[in-house]
This record gives sequence, structure tokens and C-alpha cells, in this order.
Amino acid sequence: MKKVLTIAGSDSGGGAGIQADLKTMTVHQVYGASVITAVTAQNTLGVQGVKTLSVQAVISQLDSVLRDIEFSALKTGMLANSQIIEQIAAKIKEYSLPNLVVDPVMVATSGDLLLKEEAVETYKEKLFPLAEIITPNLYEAKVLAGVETEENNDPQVLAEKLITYGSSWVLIKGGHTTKKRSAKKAVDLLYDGSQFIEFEAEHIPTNNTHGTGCTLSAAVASNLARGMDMEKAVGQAKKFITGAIKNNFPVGQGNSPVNHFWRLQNLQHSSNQQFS
Ligand SMILES: Nc1ncnc2c1ncn2[C@@H]1O[C@H](COP(=O)(O)OP(=O)(O)O)[C@@H](O)[C@H]1O
Ligand SMILES: Cc1ncc(COP(=O)(O)OP(=O)(O)O)c(N)n1
Repeated sequence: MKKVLTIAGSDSGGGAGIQADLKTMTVHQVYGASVITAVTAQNTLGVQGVKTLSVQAVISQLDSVLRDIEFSALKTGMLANSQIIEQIAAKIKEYSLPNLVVDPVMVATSGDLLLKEEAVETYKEKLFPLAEIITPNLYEAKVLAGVETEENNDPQVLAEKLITYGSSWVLIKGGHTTKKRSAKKAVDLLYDGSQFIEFEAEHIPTNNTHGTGCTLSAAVASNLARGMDMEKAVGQAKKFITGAIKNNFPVGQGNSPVNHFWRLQNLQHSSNQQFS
């Protein structure tokens, strides 16, 4: 079984962060290990507190797993600050880790900050050049490209800018535009510096999308670990996230998380059909 590592923050509510990543990896039939960067007190209503771990605590977890386990892919989520990003980048280089998926988490949908502002440059300089793919939402893409939030909504222009930071691929998620209830389609744009590929799915009119970004990037990492090429890895991950939003069930009093388990029901269904 392939092994995949997530380096991210913990969401006590279980909908995003490390918890979403491990569930996603499990239903993709890969073995998930985790390095925690921060502990958030979080639920479906928002983030009530954040405790970022020391750089030493993060690196010690990383050394433990990297000395022992061979990973076929890894993803990063909430990295909190520039010191953590810098040290993680150094370890990824030291161990020559393959298939790095960087989800440059900045702000939770609830509006709570999950990254220090000073860390944006460190992402670009240290981590993106090591990444197979970066997966910003539209807001994150604009911050990274250094454009005003009101101007330049064109994902192609943003992707052309972001690819210059050194990742092999950029995936700009439909993000905040798809979150508008009036939207008809949820479109993500993949770019490798020469070709634009659009992934289009139905837009589901719901606020129950907690953990969508984390889940999508963990699915891409799992698919890469299983040997898919990038176009297929993203295409399959997009189908997975669409089903996970659509098959959502109520959790808590706020915005419910996506339903990772629907993939199991789906797998069960197709294997029953195969063997019946
Ligand atoms: N309401 C929705 N209906 C269908 N797909 C959605 C919806 N909201 C988000 N998505 C999809 O979920 C994935 C994660 O995107 P997004 O929610 O923008 O990430 P983030 O959580 O980082 O902001 C993308 O593939 C996006 O198109
Ligand atoms: C600990 C932690 N990490 C990341 C996020 C952001 O999750 P994401 O899937 O990008 O989107 P929302 O859940 O905020 O809609 C988080 N909330 N917590």
C-alpha cells in the first residue's frame, strides 16, 4: 500500500485540516501519516483559537516519520508561519520527497486567519519550487500573484504568474466564485506553463463545504501516490470532491463538512456490480 504524508493543522471539529486529509487518504486506499503544525479549536461555526507548534516540534515529528517510512506523495495545508515553511522545505529537499502538493492555506472560509502575512514570500521562495503542484483558491492566487483583490479575476492570468514561482503545475480552484449560490458551474483551472486544462463540475448550492480545499489537495496527493498522471489525479479528485459536497450530511450547527465516506459507498456499489 502506498504511503502519503500530510503536514497541516488540526481541526478539532474533524472537517478540515489533518482530519480531512487522513479521511481522504483512507477512502483512497492509501496509508496516511501526519505531521501537525498547529492545533485549532474549531467547529462548524468557525475557529475559536489557534496554537501554533514550535518549529522544533514540527521538525521532530517530520524526522520521526521520514526516517522510518517511505512516502510516495505528500501534501501541505496550514503551515502557519515562515519559519515552519522554511524548515519543512529544507527537510523535503534533504529527503528528496516526491509528489509534493502544496495547498497554500491562508484563511478559513469562516474568515479566520491561518497564515501569518509575512509567510507569503517564504511560500514562493522556498516551497513552491519544490512542488509538483500548488492548489490555491482564487483569493490565495491573487495574494500570491500580488494583485489587488478587486482586480484581475482571470484565472489564466493568475496561473501564468504563479507558474513562474517554480512549481510544475498550478491548479486554481473556482474558489470564491463557485461559492456564490448563483453560480452554475464549479470550474478549476490546471496549468503547466504551456497548456490550460479546465475541470468543470456542477455547482452545488450549499454552504456545507467545510474542508473542500483540504480534501481536494489530499485526494490529488493520494492519486499521484497511486501512480496517476497529473491530469488524471486532478480529474478524479474533482469528481471525488463534487460527490463529497453533494452527499453531505449534517454535522453541528454551522457549515457541515463534506462527506468523505461517499466514495466507500461508491466503491462498494461498483464492486457489488462487478461480482454480481
Ligand atoms: N458549492 C460548490 N459546488 C461544487 N463544487 C465546489 C463548491 N464549492 C467548492 N467547490 C469545489 O471544491 C474544490 C475546493 O475549492 P474551494 O472550496 O474553493 O477551496 P478552498 O476550501 O481552499 O477555498 C474545488 O474543486 C471547487 O471547485
Ligand atoms: C486546520 C485547518 N486547516 C485548513 C483549513 C481550511 O480548510 P479549507 O478546506 O481550505 O476550507 P474551509 O474548511 O475553511 O472552507 C481549516 N479551516 N482548518
